[in-house]
Amino acid sequence: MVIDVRDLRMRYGTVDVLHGVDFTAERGEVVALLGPNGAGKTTTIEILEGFRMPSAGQVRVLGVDPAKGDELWRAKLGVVLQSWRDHARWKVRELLDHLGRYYAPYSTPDRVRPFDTDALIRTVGLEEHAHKKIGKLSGGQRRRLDVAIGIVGKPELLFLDEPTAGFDPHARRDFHDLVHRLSDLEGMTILLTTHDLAEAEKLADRILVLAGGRIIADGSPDQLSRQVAGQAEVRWTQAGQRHVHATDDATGFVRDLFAQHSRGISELEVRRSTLEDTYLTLVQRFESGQANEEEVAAL
Ligand SMILES: Nc1ncnc2c1ncn2[C@@H]1O[C@H](COP(=O)(O)OP(=O)(O)OP(=O)(O)O)[C@@H](O)[C@H]1O
Repeated sequence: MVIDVRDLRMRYGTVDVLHGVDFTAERGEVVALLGPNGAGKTTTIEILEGFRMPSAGQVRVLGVDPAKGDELWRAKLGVVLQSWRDHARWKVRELLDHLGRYYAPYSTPDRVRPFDTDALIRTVGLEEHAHKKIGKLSGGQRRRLDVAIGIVGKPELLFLDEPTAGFDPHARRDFHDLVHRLSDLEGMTILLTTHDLAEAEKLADRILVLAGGRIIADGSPDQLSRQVAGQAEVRWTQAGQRHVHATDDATGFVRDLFAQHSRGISELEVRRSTLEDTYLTLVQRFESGQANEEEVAAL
């Protein structure tokens, strides 16, 4: 188990933000943490990184309590925060080379540290900007550099807080490929937060939804949508008229449809609910007090 969180609680002053958060993540898993603004995602991640002390609960990251993590433990983590503002005068290649040296003593035969600087620059697509000053990078280029800084030490566990904010569609796709490569080839465990549900669906093996200070859903994108929606929408055209029907059994419905009207059916579409539909339903149900423990446990 790379991350093991039990009954995590966090209070700022008199306000309880986390009320008992439980979840785990295994080696090589990509886990997306979703939730409305202010739900406590960054707070959770900061606690796991050892940057913030929790009010209560048990947290183990790579087998260690983050509040007591030493340099060796820290060297196994990669962190991409929501924004960085330092290093404006450094040049891209110089900075990565410099930061990489910190990780060299932690190199092992299984995991050679750091990342080769030029390979890293290619990996994040910054070849053309390698000799630029950081202050001169565009927002998206800066974000790619943030990701490079996060992975320069070949971490076992990578935290990505809204990693693709400000990326153009091309950069976003490249980034998704990168995340898959890091988890598949390097066995990296990745915990990311995002507000982009299509991104979560594409990237994550597992999705956690944080709302009201608790994890209200934990499952694969598929499990989540099956549990919430259950229904699919079938649309078709018959005799020039468009029809829509919601059903739990789309395959059976379509079979019957063709059995009854073997010809004359056109423009058939079966639409399952998207992760966005599922997410909105879950949060809405939770906010209106309908979500219950059994439902969460059933996931
Ligand atoms: N240092 C702090 N002191 C007091 N309250 C804080 C502090 N940091 C965060 N909070 C509050 O805790 C709650 C959770 O904040 P957090 O940044 O963890 O949420 P989030 O889920 O990451 O939000 P977003 O999606 O907007 O980034 C918010 O209500 C926020 O105002």
